[in-house]
Amino acid sequence: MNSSDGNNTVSVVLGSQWGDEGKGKLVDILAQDIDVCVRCQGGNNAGHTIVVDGVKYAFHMLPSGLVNLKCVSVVGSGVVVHVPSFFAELEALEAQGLDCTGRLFVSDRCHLVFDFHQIVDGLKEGELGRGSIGTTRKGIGPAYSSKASRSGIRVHHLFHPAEFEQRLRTIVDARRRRYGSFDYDVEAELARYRELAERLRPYVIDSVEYLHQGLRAGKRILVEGANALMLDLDFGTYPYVTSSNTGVGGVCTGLGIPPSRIGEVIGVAKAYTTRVGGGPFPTELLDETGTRLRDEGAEYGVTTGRPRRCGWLDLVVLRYSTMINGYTAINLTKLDVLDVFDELKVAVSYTIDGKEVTSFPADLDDLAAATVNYVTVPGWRQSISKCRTFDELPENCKAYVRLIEKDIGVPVKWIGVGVGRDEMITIG
Ligand SMILES: Nc1nc2c(ncn2[C@@H]2O[C@H](COP(=O)(O)OP(=O)(O)OP(=O)(O)O)[C@@H](O)[C@H]2O)c(=O)[nH]1
Ligand SMILES: O=P(O)(O)OC[C@H]1O[C@@H](n2cnc3c(O)ncnc32)[C@H](O)[C@@H]1O
Ligand SMILES: N[C@@H](CC(=O)O)C(=O)O
Ligand SMILES: [Mg+2]
Repeated sequence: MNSSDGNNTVSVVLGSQWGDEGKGKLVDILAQDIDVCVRCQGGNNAGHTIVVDGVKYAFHMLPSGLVNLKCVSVVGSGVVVHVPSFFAELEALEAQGLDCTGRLFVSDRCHLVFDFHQIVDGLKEGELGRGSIGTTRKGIGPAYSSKASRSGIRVHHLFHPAEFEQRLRTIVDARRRRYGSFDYDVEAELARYRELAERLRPYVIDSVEYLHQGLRAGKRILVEGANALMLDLDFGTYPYVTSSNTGVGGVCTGLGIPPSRIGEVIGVAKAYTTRVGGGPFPTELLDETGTRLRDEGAEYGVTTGRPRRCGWLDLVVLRYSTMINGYTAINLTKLDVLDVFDELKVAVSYTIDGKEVTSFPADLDDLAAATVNYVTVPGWRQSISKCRTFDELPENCKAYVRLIEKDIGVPVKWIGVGVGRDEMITIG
C-alpha cells in the first residue's frame, strides 16, 4: 500500500454481488491502519452499517472511515452529492459522538443531486410501472443523467451564484418540459443553496490534487466502493442497475487515479446472495429458506428499509465479478448466518437452451430462461460467532470457504462471523 520509492498504491474495497455484502464493516476495520478513506462513486443510495461496541452507525454518502478518529475522509469527484443529506448524515454522526471536524472533505468536481432529481426518480419509476427498477429514489439516476447530458451542476458552481442560478433554472425547466409540472419551488431552492454553499465551503477541496499529494507523501489510502459489481451501469444486470460504475473502473474515473496506482482490490462477498430492488436474481429463494435467510441475516435495506431478496451463493456471479474487478483477496461475510442450515446449495453454472454456461449472460431473457445448477454441501449446525481463527471453524464450514476459494482462484483473507467490528476472522 505505501512504499518509500514513490510507487504508492491505493487499496480498494468493492462489493462483489448486488450490494449490502458488508463493505462498511471491513472498511471500518481497515481504517484503523489507514490515513485517508475515500468514496469514488454512488451517493446516498448506499447504506453501510458499522457496529462498534454495540453502537450502530449508518453511512450513506460519507466514507465509513469516519468512525476512526485518526482517519481523514474524502467524498471523491465521482460521487453525486445531495448537500442537505450530506449535512444530515454528518449531524447524525456527530450526535453519536464522532467528531469529524477538519477530517471530512468533498471534491469540487462532485455533481450535485437536487430535490428535483429525487422527484424525477419517483416519476420515472412511476412511468415504468411493473417494470420499475426499484431505485432508492434518492435521485441518483437522474443526477448521473444530468452529468452525462452535460447539464449537471457541480460543487464548484455553488460558489458562482449567477451561473448556479442560470443552470438550475435551465435544468428544472427542461425536466418540467419532459415530466409536466411538479411541485418544486425554484426560488426557495436558490435561497436554500445560497446558505448551503457557505456551509459547504470549508469542506470543499480539489480531491485529485489532494489524493495525488497524499500518494506522493506515502499516505495510506483506502477506497470504499458502494453498491456492487452486479449493479454496475455497464457490467451489471442492465437496466436493473445503479447509474455509476461500481467496479474497479469507477475507482479510476471517480477519483482521477491511474490504474497503475491501484494495489490491493478486496472483493466483499456475502456467504449467500441478496438483492434489493427489481431485476434478475437466478438463485433467489421464494420459499421458507429465503425467508429464513432474511430473518437470520436481518436482511432489510439500510437506506429504504425494504426487505432484501435472498438466495444461495452464486459462483457464476462471483467468477464474473472476480474477472472484471481482479480481486486480490476476498472478505467472505455473514458466514454465521448459515449456521442454522442442515445443508447448503451453491450455484456453479446455468443451463440456457440446453447448454451449460459458466459465464454470466448479458441478455435478461437468457437469464430468465436459465436453470441453475447447484452443488449441495453439508452445513455445520453450530454457532461460529466466537471463532477468531480459521482453524477454530467446524470442518464443513472450512470446506465451504475452500470451495469458494478454489472456484474463483482468490484467497479468502477475512471471514465475517457477526455484526460487530471484532467479529471477524483474519487469515494470514
Ligand atoms: N451476521 C453478520 N452480519 C454482518 C456481517 N458483516 C456485516 N454484517 C451486517 O450485514 C449488513 C451488511 O449490509 P450493509 O451495511 O448494507 O453492507 P454494505 O456492503 O456496506 O452496503 P452497500 O454499500 O449499501 O452495498 C449490515 O447490517 C452489517 O451490520 C457478518 O459477518 N455477520
Ligand atoms: O441507485 P438507485 O438508482 O437508487 O437504485 C438502482 C438499483 O440499485 C439498487 N441499489 C442502489 N444502492 C444500493 C445499495 O447500496 N445496496 C443494494 N442495492 C442498491 C437499488 O435497490 C436498485 O435496485
Ligand atoms: N443501500 C440500501 C438499499 C436500500 O436500502 O434499499 C441497503 O443497504 O440495502
Ligand atoms: Mg447497504
